[in-house]
Amino acid sequence: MLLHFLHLSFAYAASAPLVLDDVDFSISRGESFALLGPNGAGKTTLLRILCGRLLAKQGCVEIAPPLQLSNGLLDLSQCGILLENPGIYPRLSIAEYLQFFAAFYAMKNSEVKSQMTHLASALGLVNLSQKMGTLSMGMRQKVQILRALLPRPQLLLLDEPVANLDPESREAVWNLLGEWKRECGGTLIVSSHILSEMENFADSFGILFRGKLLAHKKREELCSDEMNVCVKIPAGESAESFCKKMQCEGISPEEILHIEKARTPLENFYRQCIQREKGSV
Ligand SMILES: Nc1ncnc2c1ncn2[C@@H]1O[C@H](COP(=O)(O)OP(=O)(O)OP(=O)(O)O)[C@@H](O)[C@H]1O
Repeated sequence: MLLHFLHLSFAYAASAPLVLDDVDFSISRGESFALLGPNGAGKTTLLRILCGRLLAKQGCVEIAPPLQLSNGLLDLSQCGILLENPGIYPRLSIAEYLQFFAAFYAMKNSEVKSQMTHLASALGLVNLSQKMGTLSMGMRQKVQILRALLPRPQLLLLDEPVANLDPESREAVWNLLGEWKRECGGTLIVSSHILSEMENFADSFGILFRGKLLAHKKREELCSDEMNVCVKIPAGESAESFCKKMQCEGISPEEILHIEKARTPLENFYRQCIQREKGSV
């Protein structure tokens, strides 16, 4: 086990309600773990605690030795982190900004340059002398992804890394992360609301809801049996009357256009978990 979140609870103030409530799960070395959950579920808070920015009220995070400092905290020099909206230095160029952050890691200049060129080209950042203050939101996000990947970290923590990106750029990010996984064998914790992309990329999924971890599943444990049936409605007939007819008389095979999975297994699992929990509150 690389990381064990051990009965973790947290509140932002002594009298405030729990934002994390007895969260307990583990992540193995090399695992790509997707942290899922609706807005305000506690995902960012969990990552803040892992990074040592917040202190748990109860419980702790056990970190295995390769990533653990002597004081028990996470060794950030081995991590790439994209969390919150990092401040930008508007007058620095992209290259200067990245070199500034690269100085926190033991990287040779030549390594910084080659990594920077490779990652920037993969993400379509063509002009590294452009000033940070003049970048679009998506471009800023790409620079932050580049910053996190630059040191070839052992652990990547990415909080909604593709939130502002167009579909092609998102694909480029997932490809780069795949490349990083193959080359560095690193561990990833990523939060995102785009379930279809998470399903393609992650090995395991945790669902947080109102501070509670509802489930933690491996990809191979997901299954979905719900189906949609798409039918051909005869010309001149309304959908409503056709449905009524179907209910009374059934449906003949030639009227079926095709049958498809209603939702992907992850979407299904996610909705079931949330609905079940909402129903029990
Ligand atoms: N600095 C803070 N002070 C007080 N409460 C906070 C603070 N940051 C977050 N919270 C509260 O903690 C809860 C969890 O927030 P958090 O940012 O961890 O959720 P999230 O799952 O990351 O949400 P999102 O998907 O919207 O990013 C929310 O109710 C939020 O209002």
